[in-house]
Amino acid sequence: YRNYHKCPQFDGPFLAKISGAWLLYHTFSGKLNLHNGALLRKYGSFARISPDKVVTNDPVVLRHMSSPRSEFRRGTFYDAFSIQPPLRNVLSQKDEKLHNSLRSKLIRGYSGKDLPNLEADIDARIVDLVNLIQTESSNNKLIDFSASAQYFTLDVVTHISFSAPVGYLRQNRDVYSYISKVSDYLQVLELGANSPTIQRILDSGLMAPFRPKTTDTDGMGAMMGMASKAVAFHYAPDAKAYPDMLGSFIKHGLTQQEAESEAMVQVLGGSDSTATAIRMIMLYIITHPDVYAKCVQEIEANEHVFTASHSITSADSRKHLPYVQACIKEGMRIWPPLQALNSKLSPPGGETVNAVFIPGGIEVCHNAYTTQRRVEIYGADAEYFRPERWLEAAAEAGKPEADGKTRLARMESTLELIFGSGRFGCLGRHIALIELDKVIPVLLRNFQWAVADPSRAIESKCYGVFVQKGMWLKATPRTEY
Ligand code: HEM
Repeated sequence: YRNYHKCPQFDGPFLAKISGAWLLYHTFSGKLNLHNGALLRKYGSFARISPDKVVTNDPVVLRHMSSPRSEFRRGTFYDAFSIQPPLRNVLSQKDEKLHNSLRSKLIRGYSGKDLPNLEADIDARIVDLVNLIQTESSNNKLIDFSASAQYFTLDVVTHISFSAPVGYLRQNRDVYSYISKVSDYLQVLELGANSPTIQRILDSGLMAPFRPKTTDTDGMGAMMGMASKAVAFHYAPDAKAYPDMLGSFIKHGLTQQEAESEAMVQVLGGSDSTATAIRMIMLYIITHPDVYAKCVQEIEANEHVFTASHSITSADSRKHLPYVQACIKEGMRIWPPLQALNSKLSPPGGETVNAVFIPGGIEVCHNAYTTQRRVEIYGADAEYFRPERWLEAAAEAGKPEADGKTRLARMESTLELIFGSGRFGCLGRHIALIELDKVIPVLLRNFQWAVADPSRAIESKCYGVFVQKGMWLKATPRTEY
């Protein structure tokens, strides 16, 4: 009875109003994003998913909660991301002052301002990726692109973070079994993020022996060991100032212990997310023949912007390949790469946001899946992959609507929400977008792609982060490159 009355004004399944069972069950299924989406389609912009949690897809509410002066705070969701509890990192820190201070030490590294070699480092990993696909696809062999995409993002993130890639692409294998072990762990991570009771158990001393350790020979522990060695190297008394992310963090005052934790946030936050973006953008392009043909045509007409070593600058990609850019945006819109709850806690007295009163002590969660399919923002065909919508909106840029905003501005500010916003927005957004600007055109230019079995294009489960396997593609080198 008490649970039911925590926020009776929000509708939802009866089980969700009286207990956490509904949320737990659907988290476990790996399809919570779709179940939450179905509730929002039924109940409107808010739906109850547990006694003290509601889910929303209202962009105004989402932006408000993360804006600099908002009274909303991080919810229990973030407790799950302390990789070495009780130490808090930027993703799990709930104290506003400490979180702000951490962000200020990290921001120059993440924004690329302290990374003079950022694009060159990504280019070097693109060369590895192209070589891997070339070798693997010889003799008409199929390639598992789900693995290649993640090898690429892991090598990029370890390269720019620690000055050297682990070498996933060159070795063409899951080094430390990191991907397979972390894929298993993601389900537990999401269960803890969505249920404070489970998180308390995971944080208890009882579970300490099962937590990853830097001395492990595989999985997350092995990666933590590698990160810890890289950090020790950077903090050595005679170490020079490295032009990488750790070097930037040191320059801005991060302690060695904080750096170890942040290094793992980079790997966890920066690999699965961007790998999903690469896979899904590619999959949507190559399964839409008209879109695919237009991309190739645009790339061929702009051959001069590619270098001999298969690279293109992010600036050239944005300037010369507007259609490919529209595909990148549309791919991330139709399949937001991260679809976790990212809950924010309402202030004690409650607050009215966009004409909806949210009582105090309620966690408001995000459903990226339906936020990115809102028809009043993206048009009546928002359910479909149609990159042209971005070019049409850009062509209307001179015509603001009733509220003074253009359609393009509204679409872009809504799309940005896939990275969160304001004081909690993704720190790695800039890096992720540069990776996409570069890698998507190069993959389309150098190979001709086909899905091996259209009835099983990819296996995908959503634990906030996607666990994706079995994206078997046929890649035929385009002879001229
Ligand atoms: C397409 C790729 C990516 C997507 C869609 C994405 C999305 C997100 C989202 C939704 C959040 C949480 C926002 C919130 O709490 O409200 C976040 C936070 C974060 N992301 Fe990303 N991300 C991506 C790539 C990256 C990369 C490549 C890195 C690192 C190199 C990274 C590092 C981080 C960090 C450090 C945070 C925590 C920020 C904070 O707590 O203040 N992300 N990201």
